[in-house]
Amino acid sequence: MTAWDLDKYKGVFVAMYSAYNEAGEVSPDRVKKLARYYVNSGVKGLYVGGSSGEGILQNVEERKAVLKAVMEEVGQELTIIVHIGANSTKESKELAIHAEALGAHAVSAVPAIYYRLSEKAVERHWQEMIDSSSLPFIIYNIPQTTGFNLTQSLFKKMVALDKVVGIKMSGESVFELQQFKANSGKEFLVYNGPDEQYLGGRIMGADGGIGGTYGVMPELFCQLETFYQNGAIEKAQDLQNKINAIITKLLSFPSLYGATKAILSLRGIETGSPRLPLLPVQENDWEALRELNQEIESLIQIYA
Ligand SMILES: CC(=O)N[C@H](C=O)[C@@H](O)[C@H](O)[C@H](O)CO
Ligand SMILES: CC(=O)C(=O)O
Repeated sequence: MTAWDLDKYKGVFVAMYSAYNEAGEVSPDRVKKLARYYVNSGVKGLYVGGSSGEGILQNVEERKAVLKAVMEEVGQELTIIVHIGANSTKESKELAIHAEALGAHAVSAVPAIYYRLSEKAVERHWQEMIDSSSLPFIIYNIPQTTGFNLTQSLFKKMVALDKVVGIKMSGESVFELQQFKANSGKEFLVYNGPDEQYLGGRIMGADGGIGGTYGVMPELFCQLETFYQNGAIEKAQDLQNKINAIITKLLSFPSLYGATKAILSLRGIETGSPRLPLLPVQENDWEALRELNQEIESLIQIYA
């Protein structure tokens, strides 16, 4: 029995992109427009300030400003999970306190990066930020980028804490994903990370997904979820294949987020370029981006 109604945390969560003005500063106004864009797409909620949101490229004040704008605009309509992972535990604790004050629905974090940390260090890092608020906590396991691969044994220690209600599993092994579910020993949320295998993650036990490409095609992931729920597996496979062709193209640009933000700008949603070191798109990318946007929009027409 957990203290939270976990149903409101299940489903498709857009990993929201950063939104900057032309000078590259956080723009609360643009954050709000972007958040609003997702409200009628069918998604359950937003994951704010994660990899896609460039949380770790922003300072604490900027991260607070982003969350404030999101909560003001859509906090009553969507479930908001906020990423508070930072290099120092101190910053993460401050963000946890702020998230609770603003009424966010859950906090989440990667291990601290840069230092090669022991399991004990990561455990303490997470524990301190979990203790800093009464919000539920979702572990973010993304070994490809952090270099820290969460073991089942550390996982079992974390999951013993009441406030640990879920994990975002961005490693590509659906077996490990299934093991997190099996080893949780309680009602527990598992989110699929790799968008390319949403269906695989779902079939192996994920309760939904949080993804960095959903933001340019949320309707397609919602439709994929509906196919899965209805047992229409062949249709789901076919749609996942089509989505994967799009993701492959998105990943061929100088950065994924440069490409996704450019696509949104073609739809009139301005969010600026990603922050360096994430590369922006180049002048000669726009033609391909326009074509790709058309391809995505026609798929959305077909499915939505
Ligand atoms: C490694 C990584 O960033 N994984 C993301 C989240 O888990 C995914 O959403 C990817 O961005 C997506 O699957 C594209 O490869
Ligand atoms: C990519 C992703 O899921 C994130 O923004 O954390």
